[in-house]
Amino acid sequence: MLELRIEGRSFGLPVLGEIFTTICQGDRICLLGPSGIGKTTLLNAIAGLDGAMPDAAVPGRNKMRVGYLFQEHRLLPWRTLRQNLAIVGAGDADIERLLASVGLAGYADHLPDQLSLGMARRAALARCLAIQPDLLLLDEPFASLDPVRATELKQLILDLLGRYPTMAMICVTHDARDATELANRLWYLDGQPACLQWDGTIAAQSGVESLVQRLRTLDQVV
Ligand SMILES: Nc1ncnc2c1ncn2[C@@H]1O[C@H](COP(=O)(O)OP(=O)(O)OP(=O)(O)O)[C@@H](O)[C@H]1O
Repeated sequence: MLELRIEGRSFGLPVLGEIFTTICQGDRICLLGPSGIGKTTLLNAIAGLDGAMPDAAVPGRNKMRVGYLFQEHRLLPWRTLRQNLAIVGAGDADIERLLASVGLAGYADHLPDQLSLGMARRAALARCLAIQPDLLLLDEPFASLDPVRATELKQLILDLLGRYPTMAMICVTHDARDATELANRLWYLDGQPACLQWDGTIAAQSGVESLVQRLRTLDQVV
């Protein structure tokens, strides 16, 4: 679906090196790596936020639709949830359906500030889904949630992935267990500048946690 070719990114100092890989329909990728290594920078590059969006082979289109759940919800705070979803093109019936699908039935006329962090994140997820994305980017979706809410959100994401089987997902996380629960593929980003030190299917790995531990102890895998 997407031949990803990123030649590098720098902010004065190089952050990302060359990243060449392929993202296919239905791929569920967990992206792990040390703090500050460039995971968000990579998501931004994939989403085209820092320049041209990568070309993609999606049936009927030459650009992918990308839904991006940022670390902050980034809903417009002066707009209700209904208005936040309408801005990205959702009709009335879709808005009710999308909010219900993330457990927010009845909240369409609430403002983002009237929601808890977890609810606002789910509303932002509904906004991502409103554009019927080919690729869903999730940047640390469980950060700052208590364990119960994090588990609920993980289950919700699993349900959504089941409902949209062709949608690909890249989820940034610091927890290798998320990879075993959510993903069928693991990217491990490390090095200076950072590259994908590991890009492999999870089914082929017996112990993702031990693999990630091993990767964390390596300065650089050649
Ligand atoms: N807009 C920017 N301007 C300058 N430097 C930036 C910018 N965005 C990111 N950086 C730098 O690039 C590096 C990678 O940042 P990035 O947020 O992508 O890392 P990360 O792996 O997502 O970190 P974390 O796991 O802590 O969220 C950091 O050193 C950061 O300070």
